[in-house]
Amino acid sequence: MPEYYPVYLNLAGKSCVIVGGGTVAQGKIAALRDAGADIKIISPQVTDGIKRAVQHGDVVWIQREYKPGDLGGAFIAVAATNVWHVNRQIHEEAENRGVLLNVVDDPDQCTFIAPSIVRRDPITLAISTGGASPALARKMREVLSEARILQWAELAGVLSQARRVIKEKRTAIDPTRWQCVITEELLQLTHNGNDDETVGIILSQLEDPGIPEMCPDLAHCRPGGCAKRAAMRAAEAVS
Ligand SMILES: C[C@@]1(CC(=O)O)C2=NC(=C\c3[nH]c(c(CCC(=O)O)c3CC(=O)O)Cc3[nH]c(c(CC(=O)O)c3CCC(=O)O)/C=C3\N/C(=C\2)[C@@H](CCC(=O)O)[C@]3(C)CC(=O)O)/[C@H]1CCC(=O)O
Ligand SMILES: NC(=O)c1ccc[n+]([C@@H]2O[C@H](COP(=O)([O-])OP(=O)(O)OC[C@H]3O[C@@H](n4cnc5c(N)ncnc54)[C@H](O)[C@@H]3O)[C@@H](O)[C@H]2O)c1
Repeated sequence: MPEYYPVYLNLAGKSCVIVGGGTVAQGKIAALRDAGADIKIISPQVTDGIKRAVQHGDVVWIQREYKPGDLGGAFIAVAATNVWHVNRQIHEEAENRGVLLNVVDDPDQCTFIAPSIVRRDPITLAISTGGASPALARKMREVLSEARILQWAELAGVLSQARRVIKEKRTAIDPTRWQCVITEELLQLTHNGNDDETVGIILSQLEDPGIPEMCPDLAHCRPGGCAKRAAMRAAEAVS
């Protein structure tokens, strides 16, 4: 099994060709559509779900069998027929054209595999078993979708705002300092306070060298060295 390199692709406006129109092809549509891909399905027959996606304007259906040349202009493609030698032909064309390819019945022929996805905007968790057990990837998605850890996503907005201010001011912040600030207390604050107030608190905690429980000054705020973080780790070890 290869060691895969996980990435998040920007597919907005990019051409995506799906060959085959069965239930597996249908299952691939939502994530590609949500990423803004321009999806074309080539298949003699398609499921009712794909027909609905065609009616909604999410995909274009070309009703015929695959022929070499169909990946012309594609950035990304999925071989989802149930015919091994057709998927193999698509793989060869993708290799020749340098098109990113997912072959649904043969991980060895894939340049990428699709993960199970948990979303809590703007956070996306992607789970892969490296092809060992897609059923396990689904199970973990279902468990993580209900998990408390997703609450941290609520902090993304205020942290992004604070980060923009820090970038504009060109202030140097030790990465560890961010970890000191991203706490359960801050999470509570996002529930109770307003965003501007919370951003203000984040900025003062990041920049104020006088906060006693934190490092005495930014020069002393070094990865793994923050007093507050060390105390948090100790508390976690006890609980
Ligand atoms: C995550 C997910 C995303 C998606 O499909 O977009 C996905 N498969 C999902 C479900 C699923 N697929 C299968 C089952 C039945 C139980 C089982 O086999 O475990 C279930 C479970 C179910 O449906 O409940 C059967 C299956 N899958 C592959 C083969 C071929 C082979 O292994 O040789 C066969 C045998 C076909 C046969 O025998 O006929 C291959 C792949 N499936 C992958 C992804 C890639 C590896 C992901 C990874 O593990 O890292 C990879 C390599 C290529 C790819 O498709 O990208 C999606 C979960 C969606 C969700 O979250 O609910
Ligand atoms: N990756 C996964 O998660 C996963 C899960 C289950 C099954 N699979 C595998 O995926 C494959 C597809 O499964 P399915 O359930 O969607 O099959 P399916 O039989 O429902 O659909 C196959 C589709 O391919 C089309 N097709 C056949 N020959 C074609 C050609 N020459 N050109 C274009 N289209 C053609 C058919 O018209 C049909 O729409 C199977 O090999 C299956 O073993 C993969």
